[in-house]
Amino acid sequence: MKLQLALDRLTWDECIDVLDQTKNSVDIIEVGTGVIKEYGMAIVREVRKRFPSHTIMADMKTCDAGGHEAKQAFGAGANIVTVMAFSSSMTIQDTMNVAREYDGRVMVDLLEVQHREKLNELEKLDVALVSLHIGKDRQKKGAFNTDMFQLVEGFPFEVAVAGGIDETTAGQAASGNPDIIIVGSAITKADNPSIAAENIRKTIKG
Ligand SMILES: O=C(CO)[C@H](O)[C@H](O)COP(=O)(O)O
Repeated sequence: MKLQLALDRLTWDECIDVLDQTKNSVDIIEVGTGVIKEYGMAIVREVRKRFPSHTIMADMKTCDAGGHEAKQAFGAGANIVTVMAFSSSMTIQDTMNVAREYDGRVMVDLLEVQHREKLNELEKLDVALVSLHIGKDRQKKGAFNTDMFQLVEGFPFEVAVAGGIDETTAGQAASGNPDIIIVGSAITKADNPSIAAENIRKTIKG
């Protein structure tokens, strides 16, 4: 089980600072959507340069022009890009085709997906990795909970989980045995991000 640190709602310097403090505890660095909107691919390139041995996910949240956006992110040094599950199947396929060219991966974000029919469609497209995700706004009504695993039960996908997971709920999230646990604010906004990341790492890896 891998720990992915999501960098959201941070300045460029804050991103680098929190990574310097947490790099030994996290497996995957996520350059968050808002950070990408603020700084573009330049920050993906900077993170790649400073953290050459980490896996980097660019949370592009692509919903159209999949091939073009995937080229931008992989070209800047990302290993994984995200595409939204509600996108056209052609967008998802174009994103996956570019990922193959770069030896990269695609995570399909299941934000707001409620029905397993969508998962059937994704399986037919040969999607390998999905994320069960409670978005920032929806977190006002509750963070990630283990009921969400039902959506992907029985499918062959690798699964990431995200959405308000913190030190107290990481163990619960880990109980569903996902492949990746994504944590953002609970680390980046902690008084001591280094300790928070290490505590979560220990909780999910034992
Ligand atoms: O994709 C995201 C927001 O859209 C975040 O990566 C994800 O929600 C994790 O962050 P947090 O732990 O702060 O919810």
